[in-house]
Amino acid sequence: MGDHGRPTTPVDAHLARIVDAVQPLAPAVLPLSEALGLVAAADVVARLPLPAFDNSGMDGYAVHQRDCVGATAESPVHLPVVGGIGAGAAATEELAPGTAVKIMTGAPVPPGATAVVPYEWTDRGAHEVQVNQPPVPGQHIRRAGDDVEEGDLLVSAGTVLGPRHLGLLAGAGEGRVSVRPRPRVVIVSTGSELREPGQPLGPGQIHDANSTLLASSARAAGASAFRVGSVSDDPGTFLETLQDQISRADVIVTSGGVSQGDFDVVKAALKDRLWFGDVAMQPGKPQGFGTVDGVPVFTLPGNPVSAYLSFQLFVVPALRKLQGRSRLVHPLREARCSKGFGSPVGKRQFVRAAYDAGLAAPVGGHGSHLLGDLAAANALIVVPEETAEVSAGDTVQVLLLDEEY
Ligand SMILES: Nc1nc2c(c(=O)[nH]1)N[C@H]1C(S)=C(S)[C@@H](COP(=O)(O)OP(=O)(O)OC[C@H]3O[C@@H](n4cnc5c(N)ncnc54)[C@H](O)[C@@H]3O)O[C@H]1N2
Ligand code: MOO
Repeated sequence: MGDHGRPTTPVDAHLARIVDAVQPLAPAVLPLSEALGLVAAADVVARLPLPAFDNSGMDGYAVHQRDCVGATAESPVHLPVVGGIGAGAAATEELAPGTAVKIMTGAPVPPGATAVVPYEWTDRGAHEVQVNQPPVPGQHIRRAGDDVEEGDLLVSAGTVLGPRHLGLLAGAGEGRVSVRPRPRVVIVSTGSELREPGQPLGPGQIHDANSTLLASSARAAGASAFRVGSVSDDPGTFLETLQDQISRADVIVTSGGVSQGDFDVVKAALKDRLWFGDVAMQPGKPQGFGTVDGVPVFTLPGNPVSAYLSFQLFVVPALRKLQGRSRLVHPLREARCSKGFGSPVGKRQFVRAAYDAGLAAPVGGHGSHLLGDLAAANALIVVPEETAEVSAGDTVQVLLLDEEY
């Protein structure tokens, strides 16, 4: 039971209900330029070998290696230079024994040539070259397929595509890749008191922090975010906005209007379609979740810290599941707590903290309106439900907010 005898849902049970309700998005084939950070939806197998043809690893001369055996500066080998091959040149004629051809790095090695002598081992002659050092067989020839063979696995399904994977796919000739696309997240703030940042305030008005806070959080979690801004505390207007947005959304996130107030617009508009209730956590107690026309809708509390924290704990795992990520929940690390504080038994408490080198220092107060303290924090100390007191020096669990996982 919660503060006022109302039943509360444990944090993990609420998270489980959310994760169960979402499924990975259908794959889409995207250009490589749009695939950074997305998850490969299928194995990609090389259709071409890499390198695609034998080519030179040095600027120098392609030769028959046997022609150069025993070459020294004192007793060099002299070979006539019969031409030049630059990178991008087409395959050339067979190299006759007893001749050399100039060749640039990356240019195709002519048939018959068995080594490349770098410029530094020669007199760089244009018509005749003097070779001062003997190459070993195959020297400076990069063989077709010595990097990747046709049929090799380039990336496996489930790989989070980083710059190196994308570089490999590009090098192997793949212009596009099948991925789980970025979820489209629509963010709506509610509250008649809200004004757009940059606009002057009238009496009792405040600037809308949440839609920027949550849209940025969505982008940081790999989603595309559409910030609708704020709507007033009028259920009809709110429902109209929701209906307008739903066709372009994979997820809808609202903030405000879900607790016990007289104008709790979100709850009033959606009480028959979503679950609303208290989750055993602080901050972030009043929550709502469900689907509307098959689209997951998260109705987060209005206090900015509560909204942000709820987003990290509940929306981010859903966005990760939609993106086909295997790890949904933020890992926790151990840290030493620099300062003691009390914690409500029966609720999981999330304390803003500044974390550095194994030490977590609680930042500011517990109030869930404290945006300044939130910006000063980079971690949350996660205090279990059964803990009433944390003392200075205790080992605590921390969630590092900017950590990639
Ligand atoms: N009688 C009770 N009152 C409240 C309870 C309760 O259990 N009983 N719970 C409190 C808790 S905890 C929270 S969290 C808030 C959640 O309230 P709502 O989700 O209904 O949010 P609002 O009332 O609309 O706003 C709360 C607070 O946050 C400010 N706010 C809202 N939206 C934004 C925004 N986009 N940018 C910046 N600030 C925003 C709003 O002005 C209010 O100050 O309810 C408590 N009350
Ligand atoms: O959920 Mo409220 O989050 O404690 O301010």
